Amino acid sequence: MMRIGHGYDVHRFGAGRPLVLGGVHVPCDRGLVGHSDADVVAHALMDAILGALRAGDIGALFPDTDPAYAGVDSLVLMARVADLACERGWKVVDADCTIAAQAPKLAGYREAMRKNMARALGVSVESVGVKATTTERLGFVGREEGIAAWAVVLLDRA
Ligand SMILES: Nc1ccn([C@@H]2O[C@H](COP(=O)(O)O)[C@@H](O)[C@H]2O)c(=O)n1
Ligand SMILES: C[C@@]1(CO)OP(=O)(O)OP(=O)(O)OC[C@H]1O
Repeated sequence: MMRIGHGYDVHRFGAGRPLVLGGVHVPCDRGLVGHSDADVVAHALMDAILGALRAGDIGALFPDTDPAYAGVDSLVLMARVADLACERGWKVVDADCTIAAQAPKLAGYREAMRKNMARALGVSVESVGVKATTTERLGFVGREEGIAAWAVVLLDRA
C-alpha cells in the first residue's frame, strides 16, 4: 500500500532576515519571517510527509512557542520527520515541490535545494523535485509580500 501527502506553507518577507529555501541561503535583501529559519518549502514538504503519515502537522510536532525551535534549521526538523516515517514503517519514494516567489530568481538554486532536502530525508536526489514560479505579479506573492510553497509526497512501506 502507498500513501500520498500534500503540504502548503506561506511566510512573509521581513527585513534583516536570511532567505533560506530548501536549506539554501539565497542572496536577497530580505528574508522570510518565522520562529524557525522560515524555510517555507521545507515546511511544505514536511507537512506533506506528516499528512501521508496521518501524524498531524509541523506546528503540532514543533510548536512555534517552543524556544528550542527559535531559528532552527528546518532541515534538522525534516530529518526528524523522516525518522518518524521510518519508525512508523514508511519511506519516502518521491516528492515534488513548487515555490511561488515573484523574486528573487530561484532557478540557479533549485538543484542545491533538491540535494539538501534529499539528504535530510535520506533519499536519492532523483526522488525530490523543486520548481519555482512567479504569480505574474498577482496576489500577495506578486506584490512580493511573501513566498508560498506546495509539496506532494508518495510514501511506500519501508
Ligand atoms: N522566483 C522564480 C520564479 C520563476 N523562476 C523561473 O522562471 C520561469 C518562468 O516563471 P513564470 O512565473 O513566469 O512562469 C519558471 O518556470 C522558473 O524557471 C525562477 O527561477 N524563480
Ligand atoms: C517549524 C516551525 C517551528 O516554529 O516554524 P515557523 O517558523 O514557526 O513556521 P510556520 O510554518 O509558521 O509553523 C511551523 C513551526 O512549527
